Amino acid sequence: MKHIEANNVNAYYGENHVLKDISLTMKANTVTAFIGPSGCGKSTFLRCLNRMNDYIDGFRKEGDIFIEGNDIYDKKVRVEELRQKVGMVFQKPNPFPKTIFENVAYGLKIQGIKNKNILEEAVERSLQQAALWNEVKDSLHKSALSLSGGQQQRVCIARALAVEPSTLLMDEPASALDPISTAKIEDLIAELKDNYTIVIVTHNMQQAARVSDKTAFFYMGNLIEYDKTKELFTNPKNERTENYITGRFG
Ligand SMILES: Nc1ncnc2c1ncn2[C@@H]1O[C@H](COP(=O)(O)OP(=O)(O)OP(=O)(O)O)[C@@H](O)[C@H]1O
Repeated sequence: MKHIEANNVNAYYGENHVLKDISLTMKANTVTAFIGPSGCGKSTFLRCLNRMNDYIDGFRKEGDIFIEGNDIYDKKVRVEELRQKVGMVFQKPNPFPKTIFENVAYGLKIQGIKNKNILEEAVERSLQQAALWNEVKDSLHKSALSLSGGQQQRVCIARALAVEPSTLLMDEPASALDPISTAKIEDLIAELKDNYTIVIVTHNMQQAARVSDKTAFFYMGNLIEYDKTKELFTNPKNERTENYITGRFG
């Protein structure tokens, strides 16, 4: 079943036409990687999937995007609710200057949940899912900013998971991390896929090959090739894909 469906998506920043007629579908419980050279539109497309571009001056989008069958740009959609369903993790870990507990409980408190037991259960579940619980269970009331970069990123993943999204968007989630933390995030992605549909932007082609089921190669706002990851990396159909994955440009 299609979890995400984009039909003829075009996007503009002012006069700059940065996404050109992008159509693709993603199945539930899969990991899709977006690759391509800097400025090709990967992040813009990712941000279209939870309407993060809505408030950028001069930004305009055409075409439709459906997630779980719902038109996410429909007038009736409440963007805050959409962003709970479609969580996002950014390149640089961005925990709030609050305790680990408060970071993870944040979205639930915004929803008005005050019950201590419910919050405690959700925080533990989310930290377990983010593979951080064992490291922080005795220091939940310490500042999240006292953690390492890799741990902070997993706090951010736990914060996104706490509100029970169906979809997780990750914009270069490991690019600011050391190799050990990167490996942890990659292992985590493989585990999370059982419960979530994941889209990841990465500059690291080995990472795309390791973590994703399907890969989309973008170039100058066009979706050049979209295929099973193994196929795209071993048998690219398009010459530009081949040139990019073999490092001839990028
Ligand atoms: N907030 C913005 N305002 C104006 N133009 C933008 C904005 N964000 C991105 N752009 C432009 O849109 C185009 C696509 O950028 P985007 O960030 O989506 O590419 P990308 O493939 O994710 O690049 P990178 O790998 O460097 O992050 C670029 O030409 C960029 O300059």
